[in-house]
Amino acid sequence: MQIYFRAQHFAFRKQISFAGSFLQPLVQIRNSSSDNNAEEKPILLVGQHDVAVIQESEVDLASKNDMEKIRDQSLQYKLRDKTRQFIDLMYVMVKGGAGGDGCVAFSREKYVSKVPPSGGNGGRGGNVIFVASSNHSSLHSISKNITAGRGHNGEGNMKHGSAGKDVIIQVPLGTIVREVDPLLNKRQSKKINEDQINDENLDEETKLAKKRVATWVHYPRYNEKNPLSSFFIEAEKMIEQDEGYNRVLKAKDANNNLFLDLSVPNGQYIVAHGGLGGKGNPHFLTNANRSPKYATKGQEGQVKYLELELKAIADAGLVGLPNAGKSTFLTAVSNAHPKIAPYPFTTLNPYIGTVDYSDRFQLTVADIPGIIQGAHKNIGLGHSFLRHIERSKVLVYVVDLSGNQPWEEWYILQSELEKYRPGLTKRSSLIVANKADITEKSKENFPIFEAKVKEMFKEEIVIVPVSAKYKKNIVKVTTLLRQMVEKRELITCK
Ligand SMILES: Nc1nc2c(ncn2[C@@H]2O[C@H](COP(=O)(O)OP(=O)(O)OP(=O)(O)O)[C@@H](O)[C@H]2O)c(=O)[nH]1
Ligand SMILES: [Mg+2]
Repeated sequence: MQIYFRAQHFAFRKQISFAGSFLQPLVQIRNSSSDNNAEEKPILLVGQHDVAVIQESEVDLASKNDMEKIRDQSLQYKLRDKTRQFIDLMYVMVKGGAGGDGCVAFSREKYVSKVPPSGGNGGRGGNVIFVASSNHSSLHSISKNITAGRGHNGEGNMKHGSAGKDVIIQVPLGTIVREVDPLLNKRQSKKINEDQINDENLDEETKLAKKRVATWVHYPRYNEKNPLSSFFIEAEKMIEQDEGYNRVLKAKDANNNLFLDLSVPNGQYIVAHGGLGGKGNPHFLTNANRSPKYATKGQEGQVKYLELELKAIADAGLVGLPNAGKSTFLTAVSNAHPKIAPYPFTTLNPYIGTVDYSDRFQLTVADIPGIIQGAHKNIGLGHSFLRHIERSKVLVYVVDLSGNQPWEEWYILQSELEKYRPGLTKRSSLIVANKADITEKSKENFPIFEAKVKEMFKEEIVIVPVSAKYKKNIVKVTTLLRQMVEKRELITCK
């Protein structure tokens, strides 16, 4: 079947013939079309779902260039780095759901003049819960404003409102959550909040009026009557006592800023509690007052401003200058496939690979973008991604042995690490002298480098010549890594 149509979306507007079904294998198309007519070499455009074959004989030179461009763009789109949305630091506002309001109602019965109050309580607001997830490696999917569901209002016939929906957010394992001060330009809630009530410029009467509006639900047409009754004043005192207890809890909460380290897989933490539901009018039933015509509103949920900082948890972290071969090394030792290319700053986001041993032991290795001299002054890509190796038990310096003075590279790395976090270089370390297959320079450099390392650190730091590209001497490094990680585990267990 051949369908002809004018391709409106191509700049060069050509007639395109679709060969057979949309999902016909490429090879088949190539073979059949080249068999039929040797001069008509098909050009393949690989889109999202379809394969279009354009007869080359119809294409002039100018449009050929256009087509090349489009094909490039199409492939670029497909091959675009999926991890481009990587985010490791962000600020979010989390808000627990407000509680539902209590209800003022009376159960009606035929021939009964005095009916009991039957308003249900409001449901509590939902909580915002963070779950540490090992399936997520970036914060980009987390929204900036997270609000849990509101509790439902109580209803007549003693129907209590249901609780608001909890919002469960999957946060990457290794994220540190810190409570921060609210942003200055935050939008004010339309509801009357405590600050507005306790405003010093207001006189006592206005404060009281505002507070009443924020707290009470009245029976229809009783808004003005209720505050005049002595029963209402008593009910107000009752609520005041309850609030006193809440206030102590709130003050305690305000002094203890939230700090969480989500380092346990599937660990769950409530970061913002929902507000309590309001009380229905049966709550205010007393011996003297048999028909209270008021109930309370639900409380607002907690509002917190949080900083989320993702610090990847890996057993070993690779540090090196751009182009030293960190990604190649990670590919050689683990199951990861980071991008490798002969230009600096190929790696833009951290990658974590898992090294598998024959006895099923596993350890994780983190590859981060290259750092250069002055990274602490934000030169190059800066040094903020050092946060991803900050938690590693072992530091692996990857140095290009075929360079002019590889030890200089190592000095730079050490000084940048120290500037990022003093004492970081004291961590157990290993030097991978990479590109040892480029023999002329490497043979010359290695003994000098080794001597310099020994001079500075005696036996503490081992230097291993390696060719990551040709996978030479890799087993020695992985064995050493395992020993160091296991030893380190013992130290931390004490
Ligand atoms: N000859 C040789 N070339 C290597 C070796 N290891 C890496 N290379 C080459 O060095 C270049 C850079 O390698 P990458 O692994 O991308 O380097 P990187 O340190 O990850 O670089 P950035 O991500 O930019 O920081 C690539 O062209 C690799 O093929 C090696 O052992 N021998
Ligand atoms: Mg890289």
